Amino acid sequence: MRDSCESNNRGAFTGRSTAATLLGMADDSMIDDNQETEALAVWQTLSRLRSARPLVHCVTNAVAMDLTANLLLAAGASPVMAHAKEEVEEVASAAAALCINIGTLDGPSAEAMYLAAKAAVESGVPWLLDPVGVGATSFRREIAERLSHLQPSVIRGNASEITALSQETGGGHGVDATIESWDALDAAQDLARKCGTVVAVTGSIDYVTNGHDMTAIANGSEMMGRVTAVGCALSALTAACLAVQEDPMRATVHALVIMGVAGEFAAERAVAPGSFRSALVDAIYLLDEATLVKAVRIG
Ligand SMILES: Nc1ncnc2c1ncn2[C@@H]1O[C@H](COP(=O)(O)OP(=O)(O)OP(=O)(O)O)[C@@H](O)[C@H]1O
Ligand SMILES: Cc1ncsc1CCO
Ligand SMILES: [Mg+2]
Repeated sequence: MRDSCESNNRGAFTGRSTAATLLGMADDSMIDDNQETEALAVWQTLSRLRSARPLVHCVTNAVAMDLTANLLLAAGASPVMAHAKEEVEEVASAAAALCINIGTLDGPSAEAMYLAAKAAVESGVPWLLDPVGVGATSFRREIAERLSHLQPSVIRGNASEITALSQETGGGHGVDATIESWDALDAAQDLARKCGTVVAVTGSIDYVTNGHDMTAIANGSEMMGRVTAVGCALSALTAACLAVQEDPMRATVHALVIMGVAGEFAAERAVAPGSFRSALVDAIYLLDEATLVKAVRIG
């Protein structure tokens, strides 16, 4: 972890020697030691997830529900999808973490989201906001802004979403990003400071900031952008990590590494997006310490 992110090389973070350059380290052995320490910390979080099986409440979109529930189960968590206003407060208060995703927002689900977020905060349950497509309409923007002021532990989105939420402007192409993640770094830092939260902006390189420190993760595969709701499932996985790792910045970095390394593992085995989706769930289930140590790329 370092105080700020260098502006060069953001798009070319492709190997350990490049990671060393990004970190300003002359010696590759330094980066190798650092990567191994980070990998072991990620492994500890994943192992805790597998043994604790935390209940993760998801108020998420209709597109993402199936992949999200299956990916959480494969990771070791216990997902529950519940969005009726009559029950969300009870479920959120009993959960170990909550994920709120506005992907297929409507009036009743917006009301349920407020109730769930407020109940989580009152019960000390960490929660994550995924502001899907926030730049697309004024309805999404209004709801996402109101939710962002209810003390989420983490806000995770793609570059267009983080920029739109931070700058209160339009942006993006429906729910997909139209800019690169490194173009949203200032917006991510501003948003983190404004909301007093951790912000993750994902894409070909992922960045996590608390408004002061910034960590970059260069794991993942281009295939992840070819299957819908991988980001939504990642948000839920991040909520699951919040249940077993108290530091929200570390929990978020660990979730992004787990997903990124699993994405690389899956891409080696899948032929196209359909099989990649299944391979990704399998990879989350099969992920082991040795694979993490070999593949982690954190700067
Ligand atoms: N080109 C890429 N190279 C490597 N990893 C990628 C790439 N595109 C996306 N990812 C990974 O895919 C995951 C989802 O990130 P992304 O930014 O695509 O989310 P999203 O736009 O919110 O997705 P969705 O809305 O479809 O759920 C992250 O782990 C990210 O690192
Ligand atoms: C495609 C889509 N539309 C609303 S939510 C969603 C899932 C990816 O964000
Ligand atoms: Mg998304």
